[in-house]
Amino acid sequence: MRTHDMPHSSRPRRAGNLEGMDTVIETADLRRHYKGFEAVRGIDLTVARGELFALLGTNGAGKTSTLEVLEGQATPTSGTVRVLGGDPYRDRAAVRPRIGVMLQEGGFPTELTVTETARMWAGCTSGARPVPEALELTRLTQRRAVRVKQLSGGERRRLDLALALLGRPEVLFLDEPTTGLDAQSRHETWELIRELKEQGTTVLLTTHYLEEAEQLADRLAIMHAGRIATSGRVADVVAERPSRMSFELPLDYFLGDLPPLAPLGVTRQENAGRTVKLETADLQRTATALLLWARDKDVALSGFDARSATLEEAFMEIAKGLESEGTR
Ligand SMILES: Nc1ncnc2c1ncn2[C@@H]1O[C@H](COP(=O)(O)OP(=O)(O)OP(=O)(O)O)[C@@H](O)[C@H]1O
Repeated sequence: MRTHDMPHSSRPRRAGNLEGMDTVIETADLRRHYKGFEAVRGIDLTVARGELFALLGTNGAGKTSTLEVLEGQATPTSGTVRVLGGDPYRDRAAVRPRIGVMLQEGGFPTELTVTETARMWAGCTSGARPVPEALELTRLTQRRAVRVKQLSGGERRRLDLALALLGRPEVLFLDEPTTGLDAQSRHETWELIRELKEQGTTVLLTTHYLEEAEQLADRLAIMHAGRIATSGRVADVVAERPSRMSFELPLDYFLGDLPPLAPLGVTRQENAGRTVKLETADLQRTATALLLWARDKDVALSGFDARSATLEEAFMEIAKGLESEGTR
């Protein structure tokens, strides 16, 4: 089943294999073909112990196809993959007991109750966490006597997560863990994922919720058409995108009266009537110069608004840009 494990704390901490860094997930030029279609087109990933890494991407980008290889459910067509120092497919007997997998669709017998299902899973897991503890962690205690078929979609996702946690995994793979959850359940799941991370669990998750990645991820990668379009810390990915500013030009002033914009990092400018909209690579410098200019002239820049790019904007630009390049 998904996790067969011994208690987390009693396991020796193995070093990863990258120059002193405790790397637990590593791929190099990972590719996966399906009968003539290349779904994953050369992925290089490194995830350190204790990190939370989010894999984002457009529909059909190849996230699940990548995850299945990392989980040892499929072999790559070419390239290498190491999880906890081993090949997750060929060294399954060694790797599998130390990882937890939450699938997109659980697929377990629905006539059983929540507790019966978890007990069945625990029976296949050495050193399993007590079932009540796993149900408490995933806020399913109140629903323990309910048949699985009577659970809501969100409760089933939480049961999937409870089962993945039974083996106290060192590395947890979560494929869209909060899809179908309402806002409150989603926030509760985030809390739980944070707790697991604080306890030292390495987490790799896929998600369509950019806020989820912003809230949880130490680092992320945005996939599109089988490739990683960009990766890094949320702040780094966002910093690659221009910030935006807008304000009203004061009466009796013209655009040409403003300080020269290009040397301030402004890359784009648009005016509609007296409204000025700018894109800048250096928000602080541009904003400071314009506010100092307004103070010197003793005028107000009414409607002044300045903000960094969001992850959503970065995502949309990447998806749009790569589509127009015709990468598929
Ligand atoms: N068994 C298969 N046979 C052929 N093509 C497949 C198979 N499984 C997936 N694909 C294709 O491979 C591509 C990547 O699919 P994958 O499920 O990995 O993407 P994803 O990023 O997880 O997508 P989503 O966000 O929509 O879940 C898609 O174009 C999909 O149609």
